[in-house]
Amino acid sequence: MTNGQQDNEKKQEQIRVDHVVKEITRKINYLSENVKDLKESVIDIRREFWEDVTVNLEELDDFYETEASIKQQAEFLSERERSHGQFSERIDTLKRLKDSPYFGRIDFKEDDEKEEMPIYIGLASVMDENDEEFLVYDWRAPISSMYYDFPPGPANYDTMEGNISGEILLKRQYMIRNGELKGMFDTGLTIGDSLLQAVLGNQASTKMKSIVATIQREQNQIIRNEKSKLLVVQGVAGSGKTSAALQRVAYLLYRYRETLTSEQIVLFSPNPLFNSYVATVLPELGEDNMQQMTFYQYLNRQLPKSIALESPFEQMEYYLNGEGENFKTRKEAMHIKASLAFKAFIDDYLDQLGEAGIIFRNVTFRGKAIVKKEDIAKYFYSLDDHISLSDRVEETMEWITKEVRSFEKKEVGADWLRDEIELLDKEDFLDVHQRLEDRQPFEEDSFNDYTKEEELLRKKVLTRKLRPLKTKIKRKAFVDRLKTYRQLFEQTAYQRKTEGLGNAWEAISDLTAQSLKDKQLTWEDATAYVYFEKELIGFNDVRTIKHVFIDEAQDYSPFQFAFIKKLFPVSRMTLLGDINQAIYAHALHEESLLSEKLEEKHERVELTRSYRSTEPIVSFTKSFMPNGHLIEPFERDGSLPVVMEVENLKMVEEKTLDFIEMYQEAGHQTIAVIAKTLAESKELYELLKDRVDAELMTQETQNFGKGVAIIPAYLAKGIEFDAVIIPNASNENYQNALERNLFYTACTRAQHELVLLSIGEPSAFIQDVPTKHYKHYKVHAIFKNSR
Ligand SMILES: Nc1ncnc2c1ncn2[C@@H]1O[C@H](COP(=O)(O)OP(=O)(O)OP(=O)(O)O)[C@@H](O)[C@H]1O
Repeated sequence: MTNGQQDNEKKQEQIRVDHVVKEITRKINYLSENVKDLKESVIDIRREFWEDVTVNLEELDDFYETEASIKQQAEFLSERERSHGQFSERIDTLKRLKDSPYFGRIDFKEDDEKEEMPIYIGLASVMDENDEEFLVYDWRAPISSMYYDFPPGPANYDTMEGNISGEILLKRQYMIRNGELKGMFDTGLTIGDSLLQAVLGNQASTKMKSIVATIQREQNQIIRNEKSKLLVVQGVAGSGKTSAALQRVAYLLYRYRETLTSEQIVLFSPNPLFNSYVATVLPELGEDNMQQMTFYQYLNRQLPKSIALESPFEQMEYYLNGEGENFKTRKEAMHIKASLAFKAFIDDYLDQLGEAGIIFRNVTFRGKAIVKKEDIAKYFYSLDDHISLSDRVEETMEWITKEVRSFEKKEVGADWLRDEIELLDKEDFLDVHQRLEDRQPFEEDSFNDYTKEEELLRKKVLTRKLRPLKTKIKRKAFVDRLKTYRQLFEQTAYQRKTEGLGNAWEAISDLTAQSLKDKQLTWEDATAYVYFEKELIGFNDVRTIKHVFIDEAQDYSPFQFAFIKKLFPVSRMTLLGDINQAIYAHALHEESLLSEKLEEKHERVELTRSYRSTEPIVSFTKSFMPNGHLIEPFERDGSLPVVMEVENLKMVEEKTLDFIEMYQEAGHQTIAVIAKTLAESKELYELLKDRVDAELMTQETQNFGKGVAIIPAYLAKGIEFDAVIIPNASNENYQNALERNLFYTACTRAQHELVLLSIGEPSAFIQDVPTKHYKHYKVHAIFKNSR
């Protein structure tokens, strides 16, 4: 194409952009008018709600009529409110489209047609003025899939009616900003390296961005997968796993919009910081966010406040600091308790409990056991042992409730109630009085009234006093699950099969029993305990959830995954993770969920291309990972990582400050100092806080802004920064396999710049990297200002 032709073509394209923008503007105006009307109508309905409802409660028929009338009016109101909400959302989407109505186009000629059709693809669909033709197709529409899946040439896509094949004659990408065509490129298979270069070259943001315009073919496989019940994605650091997961949520919400809502999708995320990091992606795509939580948050919510649950980060900190007399035992426990052998051990115990051994509590009221634990046990174990434990607990609960009811009947005459009546509020007396009057308006016998009144008052007090107890019974507090669980670890209690639990089991048992006695639940016990409890008192599985996403799935143990599957029995699952970023103690021993040997039937997708970091950073990080040769960098220039050996902590402080200043001057907005542990992060924070504006990130941190973050590596999971400084990459600090993964996780957070400081000899992992992949400096104390 000559330059003149190109200019002409660009002009034509701009004319089309203008036309589409004009139509979008017309639609926005039209909808805004409607929204205004709807808003007024909602306000009117609310104001006049009771005027338009016929209220008549005298006769039963009238009552029903009134009820129907209220219902009708309420439905009318909520229908209006819903329409108002939908219109507003559509206006928001159109406003986004007005700025950039589409990003891609394919000219597709169907096999039986003579002429090709240009298909323009954008964030959402836009019809022409007569609602006949698509001016823009939603990126999730079936026809749009070809844009991501095929280069120019033969192509096909699936529809409800079957597969449609034909030929793509042109594939084009656009950069449109503020309604102006800034650039366009005709592309082949991969979607615009030049566009991707531009996107990835930008500064990292504190919020993740959507990648619709540049989704790659292999990512599209994840996004549009509809067949598998279990989809497993092993993707190297920065390969777009999280991005693909979020686009997938948006895709599913579109594809199944009649039957699927965002509340029916759950994403388990690695840390609270990550929740806010990804929070804007779906709203940007015009969809609501799915439910999002960390697995720790989920487990913690299941436990009573009296139990102190260790977080995975606290466990990690304990593990990395490697101190304490029981360290070896706990380390072993972390690995054993992650296993399915441990689950089998618990299942076996649960079987035994079917015969005997559950520890019950007295049901106590005012210091007196009104149902004794021995009687509860007797009742429980008199029930048919073919019935599951939880069903028997349920039946026992009903029996206890009856017992309490008969106690209540007798107790109503107790002396203590008289004193309590004295303490009642005036409102309570009035209420009882009113009830008596309603019941017997013409009763003359005032003596009888008086005793009735006292009886009602007594009942009122008693009911109120018994309420907390009844709630506890409903929650099955009469089963002492913590003690029953603890019994499993107390040496004398049971003859147990301990195969598969290793030689250290006795020591592990003692340690576990001790911490349970103190009401401390370690992270390695958390899943097991909640699982045990649910098996015992009832597994309220969650059938409303249709899709579960687990990000950073390599960090979940087989036991945890088995538990999650049991919790969401009807959900489809998408597991995404990276074996190289497995940082929990258990993950090194146990079979990973991402392993090719995963027994479950599943479909597996591998992502090997890394988009986040520049090519020099990827070349550096891949060099010290086993199977690193499988990691492919995306070609994007940048400076070589810097490894700097220094002599002491003071120099770390000075150099960190120098680099921060340099990066800030270069315009980088998010800079992270990524330490190995929280202890190390705190130490650095204390050194730096008066000299630079920096924020210390802990497990409680929910958000991060632009600027300098000091953060332990395990909390930086899933997140990215323009520049990363590793303050102590010494051999002493990063040695074993787990530390290697932690080190890799830390380094791969960098988008543009990476520097590693080391007090003394750098980590052996760095020594594995060919020297051409980094710049190496040794700085001695006397030259401390040079680099
Ligand atoms: N197709 C794409 N187009 C544009 N940017 C992309 C694409 N795929 C990935 N990216 C960018 O690469 C970066 C890494 O993506 P993401 O965080 O989804 O990767 P990840 O595999 O979850 O990483 P990690 O496991 O290291 O946390 C993000 O900035 C994301 O926007």
